[in-house]
Amino acid sequence: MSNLISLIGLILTSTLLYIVYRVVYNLYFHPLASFPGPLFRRASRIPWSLAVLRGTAVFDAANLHEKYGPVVRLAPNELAFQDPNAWRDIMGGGTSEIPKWIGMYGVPAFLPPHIQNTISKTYHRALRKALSPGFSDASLRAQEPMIAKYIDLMMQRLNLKSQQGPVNMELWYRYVVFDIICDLAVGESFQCLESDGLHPWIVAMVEGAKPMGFLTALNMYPTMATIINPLLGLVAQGNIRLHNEMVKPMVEKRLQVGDRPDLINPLIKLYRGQDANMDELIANATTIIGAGAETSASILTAVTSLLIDNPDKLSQLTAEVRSAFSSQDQITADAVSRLPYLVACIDEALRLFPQTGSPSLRITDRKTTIVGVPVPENTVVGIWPWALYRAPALWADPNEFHPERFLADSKYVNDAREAFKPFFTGSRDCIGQNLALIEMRLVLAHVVFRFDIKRTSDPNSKDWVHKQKNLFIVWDKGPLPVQLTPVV
Ligand code: HEM
Repeated sequence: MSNLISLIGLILTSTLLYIVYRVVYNLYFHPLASFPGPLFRRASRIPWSLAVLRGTAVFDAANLHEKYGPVVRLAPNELAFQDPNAWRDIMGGGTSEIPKWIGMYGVPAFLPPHIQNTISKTYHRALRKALSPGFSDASLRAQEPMIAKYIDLMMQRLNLKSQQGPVNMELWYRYVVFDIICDLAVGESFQCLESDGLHPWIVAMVEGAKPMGFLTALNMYPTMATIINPLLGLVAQGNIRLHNEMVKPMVEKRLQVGDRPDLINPLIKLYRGQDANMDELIANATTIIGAGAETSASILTAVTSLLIDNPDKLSQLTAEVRSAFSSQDQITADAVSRLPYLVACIDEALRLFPQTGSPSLRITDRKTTIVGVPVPENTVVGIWPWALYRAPALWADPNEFHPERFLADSKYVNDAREAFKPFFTGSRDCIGQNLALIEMRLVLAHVVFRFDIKRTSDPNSKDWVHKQKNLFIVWDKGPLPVQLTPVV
């Protein structure tokens, strides 16, 4: 018994000594010891993880930049940069790009890697090369009639729904973008607009993504990651099976069709003749649909919420759209991209609600220099878009909705517009950015062309923007009920 007590005592004392050693090392001897940041953040990664659990990591990073300046030590081995030039130095593109950090992108380790999370440059290059033609201007132009078909259906359904009372635009935006992206990706729609409901696969995907921030935070501790990742693999088997059972039939059905101009076609060609390709095909299809739909739908919800909070700006947008078009069929991708106020409204929503408010964390593989600051090897580095886009030193009235800042208005002439990279930059930037912009501009133009939009008396509609909680890689958002009145 006394031996057991001595052993436990020894283990506890060694653990305590190790913790003290790590804290002292991190504070005084670590290569990043001279960088500013709060004591607890410099001593341990735990406060970083707690911020993720509380859903405040993104906002905390902004507050810490405000207190400590444009370069902050957020965790013992991690620096955050709030400087427009950091995009170039961290994601610059080509060989100068700092690689993605497995601590962030290695989750979930039990699923095959996909275009967004792979840290292999070779695998990424092959996927990106195969997928790029599907996102080219010519390809998007060819898809425009299909996009228009879903937006028309949305307008018809909203026309009907608006006569029955308030409409939750947060849902309707998701319906339309999921229907479009699923059709683009695998050649069939989720039929959300028709059924006025989210396909169970979407619900499973969104719910499944929520714990990812938590898992990612755990994965950032190397010892924990080696134990936890295999365990998670076992625990998640059931969910993976469920997910695959839902997506597999769609992918299999698609495989029967053969050659057709959708986004998954190049992947089918890439994997043709390889055995273990179904899981990778599913992982990539899921990523394209997930990355493409939730992001665009959220920005549409954000811009609608911001516009009804700012009636003068909504009037200006409405006037621009209604004077540019006399019928719905004139609202084309080319035409909406020539409406400066519409384009600026969406840009301003992207600035205020960057869809990955969280950073793309990278890790230096050699000594380097970022915004003129020497950074040692093995340092995790990132730009926190929420913090960068709301920095008082870089933007006038940073927390307010002013599309005018993108229209050369003299009040905003000193804004750091070069800091604004809603789709990031370099070889890992958003492959779907042109599609996203076209789709969001078209949907918003149609909505303001066809309807007068007002707040409902529902208190939920008032503070959509404040209801958001960042779960590190996904946002948790509330509904946006509005009153729509058809005008044409
Ligand atoms: C408002 C809409 C959108 C926003 C704000 C957005 C933003 C982003 C950002 C910031 C990244 C980089 C993420 C990272 O480094 O981890 C990214 C990557 C990606 N996005 Fe988007 N995105 C949007 C729409 C779309 C659409 C419509 C699609 C496709 C249908 C798409 C597909 C992807 C893919 C596949 C990647 C990974 C690219 C790679 O690593 O090569 N996104 N997106």
